[in-house]
Amino acid sequence: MLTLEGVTVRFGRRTALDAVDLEIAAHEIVCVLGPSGSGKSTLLRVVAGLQPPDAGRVLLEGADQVGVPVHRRGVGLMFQDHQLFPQRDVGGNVAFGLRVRGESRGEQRRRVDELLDLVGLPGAQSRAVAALSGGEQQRVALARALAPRPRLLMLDEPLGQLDRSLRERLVVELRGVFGQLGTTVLAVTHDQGEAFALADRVVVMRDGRVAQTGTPVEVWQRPASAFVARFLGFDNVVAATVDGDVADTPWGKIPVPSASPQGSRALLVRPTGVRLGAPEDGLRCTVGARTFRGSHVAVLLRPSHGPEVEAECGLRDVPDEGATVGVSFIAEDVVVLDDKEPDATDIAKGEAPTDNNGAH
Ligand SMILES: Nc1ncnc2c1ncn2[C@@H]1O[C@H](COP(=O)(O)OP(=O)(O)OP(=O)(O)O)[C@@H](O)[C@H]1O
Repeated sequence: MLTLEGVTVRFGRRTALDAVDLEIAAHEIVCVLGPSGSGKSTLLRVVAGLQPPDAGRVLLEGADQVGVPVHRRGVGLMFQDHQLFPQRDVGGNVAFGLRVRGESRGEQRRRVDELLDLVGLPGAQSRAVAALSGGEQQRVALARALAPRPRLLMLDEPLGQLDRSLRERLVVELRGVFGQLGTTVLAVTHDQGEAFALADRVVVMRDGRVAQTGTPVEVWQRPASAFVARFLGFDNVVAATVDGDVADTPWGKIPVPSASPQGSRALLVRPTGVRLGAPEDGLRCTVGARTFRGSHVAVLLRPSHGPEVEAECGLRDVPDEGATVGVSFIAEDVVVLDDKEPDATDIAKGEAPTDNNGAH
């Protein structure tokens, strides 16, 4: 449905998109994730026609979009600050694209009713936009973007302004709405939780390139690189030497799944694979900070040698801060990454250097 072939965008010496190839099938929901400055918004702007590429092609249903202006691309846009028209009521906002297209008043009314039902705001036509909550405004913005039946809907941080619990609810609703309409969606978000909940497929960007693409489960279970692992919030990434089913790490020898890549590699241990036992069993660690995460507690462990280890503990199994424990590792939660090194860039947990051409 949408194809990007070698799309490159430069701003002076800075390369915002570097030969990006991407394919999106009809009805697919794709979320682009990545640290600040990795090129996510530029990618959307190129597809929308707001930013011409310096090289490469954008094709919609096989047709090259070079020279095709925004309003002729048949794409819907819903951007971060959803910019509803404050002087128009809800109905006027939703009908906007239909009016521009010259649809009859009857058709506009019918479509507005239908969309407000769909986004869970039936009967809100004459309400003032300023009197709506943030979540309601977001729904109106979505209804407005969907009204002209775009062949591709693009969302830039669609739920960025809202608080977490509302976002979590809306993301489920959005997926439902898109599924019902069969909309093809290309969304950009900082928030991995949002991307993983919304997407059929995620695309992780780094410095204007695609670092990994796959279903949320694929990317979560098997990050392609130390960068992706760290971006997903995994901190237990170390250098290792893998020989058969064992890896030599700064924490000592730990088991790895069979058929893992061999030799010098970066290695990820998911916090669920860190098991706590008696001090004499395994790597001796002192219990550091404990962070309550709802369904579990993240426990930071300081080993006698090697970097800190994060463990995930059940709510009833949390050791006291300052206690001494013995740590062992479960092979199924160890991922030997393709990288030779654990990647020493300062990109951790979504924070990136802003200058992607700078030394880092
Ligand atoms: N109009 C512009 N002029 C100059 N540089 C730009 C322009 N737009 C983007 N850039 C640069 O291009 C790179 C990619 O920017 P982009 O906005 O696409 O990143 P992003 O991943 O969407 O970031 P964020 O998550 O912070 O919105 C950045 O280094 C940015 O500074």
